[in-house]
Amino acid sequence: MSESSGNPSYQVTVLGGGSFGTAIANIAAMNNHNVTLWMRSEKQAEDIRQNRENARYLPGYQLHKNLTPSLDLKSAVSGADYVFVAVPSKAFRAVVEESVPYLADHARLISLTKGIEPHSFKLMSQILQEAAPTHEIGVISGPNLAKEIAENQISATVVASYSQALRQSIQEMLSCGSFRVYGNPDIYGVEMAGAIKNIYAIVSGLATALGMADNTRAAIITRSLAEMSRFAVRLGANPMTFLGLAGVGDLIVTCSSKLSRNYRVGYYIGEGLTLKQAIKKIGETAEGINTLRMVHDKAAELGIYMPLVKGLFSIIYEDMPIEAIASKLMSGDLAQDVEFMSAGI
Ligand SMILES: NC(=O)C1=CN([C@@H]2O[C@H](COP(=O)(O)OP(=O)(O)OC[C@H]3O[C@@H](n4cnc5c(N)ncnc54)[C@H](O)[C@@H]3O)[C@@H](O)[C@H]2O)C=CC1
Ligand SMILES: O=C(CO)COP(=O)(O)O
Repeated sequence: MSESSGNPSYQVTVLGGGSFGTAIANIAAMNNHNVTLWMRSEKQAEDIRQNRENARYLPGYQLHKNLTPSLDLKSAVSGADYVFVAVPSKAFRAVVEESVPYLADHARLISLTKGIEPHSFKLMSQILQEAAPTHEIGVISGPNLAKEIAENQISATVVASYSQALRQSIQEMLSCGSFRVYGNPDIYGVEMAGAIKNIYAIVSGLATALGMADNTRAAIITRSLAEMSRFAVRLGANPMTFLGLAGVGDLIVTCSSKLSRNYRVGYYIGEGLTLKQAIKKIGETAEGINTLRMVHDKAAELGIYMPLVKGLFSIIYEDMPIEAIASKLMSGDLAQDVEFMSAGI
């Protein structure tokens, strides 16, 4: 860490040169931190060096001069004060485990990834905890479409950690005129919200392609919130977290925006593409596809009522006709609006 004009300037490393990793790296760089963006693609790294642009994932956005691309994991991680991890969940553990031997003792680790590890059902912070138990860890999650952040559109996010010091330093490190960071100690709730909302973005995209009305959209988003909080609270999250940016905030943006890859997967399926065709057409990470399978199985195991998850699973993985699922959803048992009220929470 060095000090210039009163504000600390940190050595920041971001692992993963996709759209979100690049967008967050650029925010840190604009805020006067010394940022290394580790990526696998030599072509992309050269592109950033020569043209200050990540043409594969964020075409058309100028990257700050404080951001340096790197292909060498060891040199990227050694000496970093903060390491942000922004690779898809399926690669998360491997990348973290490869990095840990090079970490400085004081380095803090922050996940930017919104997914769940297959088979173990672990969240990314739990993987960080296992792989680097002596380091402070945190997660960032919220309504944060990468392209809008790169455009410097006003956005807000949440940093969650048990460590108040970590929360505060990330708030100070990343906040600027276009980006505002809020804190939350409920790391499990924040992270679970970010992972599960991707499922409902697929539902919403699908319904939009089928001509959903505005009333329908409001009903889907609100019932999605009820369903995802029911699930996460049962697994240990604080229900209040779902009222914040990482809960309802992220749900609104991903259920409404064509910039969301998960929403687009649903939209293309609604237009008649197969899942495989939809994924190919997007060509980027859409975590909700795997999360759907995992949450569906976990809900079945624990007996948690999740009609939207069950319906989407039947459409995508069991070839059930969409009309049959919609009619089933409309004829289920009549229920309470806000069930936490009757549960006394
Ligand atoms: N794009 C967005 O708007 C947001 C994305 N996120 C989350 O960030 C995470 C990363 O997503 P994006 O950056 O959007 O994905 P992306 O699809 O744009 O890029 C993924 C990046 O990870 C790299 N990668 C994949 N496997 C790797 C491996 N084994 N080793 C090293 N690098 C590997 C790819 O080369 C690529 O650079 C996801 O969990 C996503 O949900 C979170 C908030 C916003
Ligand atoms: O999480 C996101 C916005 O907050 C990005 O969503 P997608 O991964 O669906 O693009």
